[in-house]
Amino acid sequence: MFAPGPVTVRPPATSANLGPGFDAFGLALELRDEVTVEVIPAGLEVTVEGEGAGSVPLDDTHLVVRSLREAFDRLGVQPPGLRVHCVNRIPHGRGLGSSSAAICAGVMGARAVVADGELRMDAYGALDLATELEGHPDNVAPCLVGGFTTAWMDADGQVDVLRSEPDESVSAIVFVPSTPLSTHVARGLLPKEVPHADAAFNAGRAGLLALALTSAQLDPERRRELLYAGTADRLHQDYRAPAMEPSAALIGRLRAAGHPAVVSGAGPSVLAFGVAGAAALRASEYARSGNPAVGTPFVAAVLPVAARGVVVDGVRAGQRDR
Ligand SMILES: Nc1ncnc2c1ncn2[C@@H]1O[C@H](COP(=O)(O)OP(=O)(O)OP(=O)(O)O)[C@@H](O)[C@H]1O
Ligand SMILES: N[C@@H](CCO)C(=O)O
Repeated sequence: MFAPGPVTVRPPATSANLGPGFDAFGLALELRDEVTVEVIPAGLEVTVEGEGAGSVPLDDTHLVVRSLREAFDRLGVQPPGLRVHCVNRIPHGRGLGSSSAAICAGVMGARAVVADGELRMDAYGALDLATELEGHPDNVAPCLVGGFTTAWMDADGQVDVLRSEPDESVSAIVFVPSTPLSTHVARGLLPKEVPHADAAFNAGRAGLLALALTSAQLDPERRRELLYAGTADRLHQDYRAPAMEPSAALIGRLRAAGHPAVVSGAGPSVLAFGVAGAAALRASEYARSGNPAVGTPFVAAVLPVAARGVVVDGVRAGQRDR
């Protein structure tokens, strides 16, 4: 019933919203956690290296373990014992999808260690469960399938996703501050209602952003201009700015220079799109100073778009990626 050896799953970081696509758009980024799951005769052994080591719990409340347990419930099997080893590279609470990566690692890890897991839970089942655990689909969707995704729920609450490939000239530059902000807190800053004009504004910009990211054969400068216009948002970033002033200031500086910059997910990281062949963004100039008024520096990194979602390396060669 269970795989005879360990299975390693590697979920990518993700950036949600991308400006106007609140709770819908997401982008998978090539920065991966690594979670190894093994069924053992009894007990629970959890070890963590990297991000969160020493602070995340090592019991059943660990997010990967919780997600594994929920997935085993859906799969209709419970392992006698579990060994889970996490090598974490995605920073926690920074808007780069760490919680979705943990959830998708658990869901896909459980599916991989059950011999007929893919029959018991199809791709929609995995997306459904991961969305339920995360609370919204915009990070788990690209984490599972890679690329640039639009995720939505139908009237029955069924989640679906459309995946597309950003043009290869597009890259993501992330600016990560040293202090976290929980998604829960950031969601609490949003109003219950927004003006109709702001909703209409975002709908137009979201449509534009999808085209600016994916249309082939755009002149690089034109693509940058379209990405700039297409990353404008009125539904969440301003409301959340008081909780991430250095990030808001950095976005202001980047946009004043014509760079398409947004809050990554619920923040406080900042994501700016670069376009090969268009005016370059010298990340170190912006990262070094942060917001002079507040003095918080950012760590900047260029992250390629991840074409693949969670990669599963397992014992059943032939059915798994190695
Ligand atoms: N690999 C992990 N192992 C265990 N717990 C994790 C892991 N990754 C994230 N978490 C939990 O999730 C919390 C961060 O989730 P949160 O949704 O606030 O931020 P995020 O997912 O990094 O950002 P965003 O959702 O905006 O992209 C951590 O503080 C931790 O409790
Ligand atoms: N759409 C989510 C992404 C963060 O998980 C938010 O902005 O709250």
